[in-house]
Amino acid sequence: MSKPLKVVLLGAGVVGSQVARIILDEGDTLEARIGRRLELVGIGVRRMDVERPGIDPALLTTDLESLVARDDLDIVIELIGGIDPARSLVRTAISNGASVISANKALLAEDLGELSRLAEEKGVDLHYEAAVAGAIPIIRPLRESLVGDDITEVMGIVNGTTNFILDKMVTDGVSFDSALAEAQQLGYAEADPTADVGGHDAAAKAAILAGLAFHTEVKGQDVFTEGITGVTEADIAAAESMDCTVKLLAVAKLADDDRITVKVHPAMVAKKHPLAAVRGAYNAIFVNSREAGELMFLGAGAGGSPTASAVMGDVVTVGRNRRRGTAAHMSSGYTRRQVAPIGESRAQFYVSFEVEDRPGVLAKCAAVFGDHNVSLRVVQQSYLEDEVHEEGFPARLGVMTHTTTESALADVVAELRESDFVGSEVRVMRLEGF
Ligand SMILES: NC(=O)C1=CN([C@@H]2O[C@H](COP(=O)(O)OP(=O)(O)OC[C@H]3O[C@@H](n4cnc5c(N)ncnc54)[C@H](O)[C@@H]3O)[C@@H](O)[C@H]2O)C=CC1
Ligand SMILES: N[C@@H](CC=O)C(=O)O
Ligand code: NA
Repeated sequence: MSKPLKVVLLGAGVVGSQVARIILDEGDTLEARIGRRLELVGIGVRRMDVERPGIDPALLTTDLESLVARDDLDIVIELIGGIDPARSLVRTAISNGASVISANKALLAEDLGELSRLAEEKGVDLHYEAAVAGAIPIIRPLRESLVGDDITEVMGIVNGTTNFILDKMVTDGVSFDSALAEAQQLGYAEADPTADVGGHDAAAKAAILAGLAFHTEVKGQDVFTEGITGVTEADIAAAESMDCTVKLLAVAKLADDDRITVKVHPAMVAKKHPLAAVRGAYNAIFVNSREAGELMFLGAGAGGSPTASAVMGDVVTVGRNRRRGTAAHMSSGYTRRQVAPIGESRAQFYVSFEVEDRPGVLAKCAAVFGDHNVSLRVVQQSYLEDEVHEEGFPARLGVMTHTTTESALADVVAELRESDFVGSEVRVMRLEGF
């Protein structure tokens, strides 16, 4: 009988506990699918005094370094999150000949290129399906299914926590703080939820997606990032008035000059667009490619069990490779495409601001847009009789632009802010689905 594959699990939190459950409960099924039995030989944890039903305490250790230093491991599953010590643990595991599976987008958005090269050099696998959009198969489609095609755009909702919060705020009128607390309780949020609400988790995922889609290396810091902490109830109401809903989007595009733009920001999404209907902690990703056209991937983007599903897919894949004595070498950062400055990225915008209510003001506002070559698509004016507004500025203009560059729009906003006929607050939201 062939020897079992030795597996080490690092982290037994929301995702790790579910992965441990599946490995321990589904041994026969996994063996049938892999062709070798999995033997969980150790679980690295931070605290020993936590109750972990179904897990033999003899498997637990707080000495993760010694666990990954073993030279007889087949698979190390990294589910502790964060950069350090995850980075050195993963490096040690690979260096010692183990294949690695990780859900750690924060680490991968910094080190994917280097870790892939190390894995290739050592002849082991590095898989990370769970790192982007939880249960949704998106890494494998980009790495394998679509690798013969040319992808031009990847766009979608890649953070479950923020989608859950925005959905709760819009549909149930729940406050930001209580929606976030519920997302944490349900296991959707990162250990530090500022990574979610600040957009950094989505930026890490956008970097990974863009790197794979465009065959280059993109790091989290290359991604223009705006989170949802600045989204106000007024923004949500403005979106409703435009028949839109507010979503946190990740957008990566290949431009005509072969550079790419990658950004994460809240956007007003037209309700007729499929992304507007993505509820709760669900994620959805559109991929546009030259031959396949538009593809959409939808499903649970966060949570213990859904994320464990993605991890286990990788475990079976890697297990099969180990059985055959192979590893799939799949890093392809050969294009070395550059990330263009954010100012060159293009979008449609919704700009809203309070104005004086006197003849000629609308024309002056329109001229500010025109002077910067920004074309107007829709202009709404409302009179703020019953609303709180800045003294002397009793009307509100809501302007939807045609597609323009971020830098042109920034120039418009700067000029509006300085104009004496415009109130002090000029709010901007990008638009999608028009
Ligand atoms: N929760 C989710 O929905 C998803 C999480 N992920 C990723 O999966 C990974 C794990 O996430 P969760 O399970 O949600 O986090 P978690 O915070 O519930 O679990 C992490 C566990 O690792 C332990 N840990 C952290 N540092 C450690 C160290 N140095 N030594 C020993 N133990 C340590 C913690 O005590 C905790 O029990 C993260 O990289 C996260 O970004 C990815 C997709 C979805
Ligand atoms: N915190 C993340 C978890 C999955 O990646 C999210 O909310 O999407
Ligand atoms: Na995934």
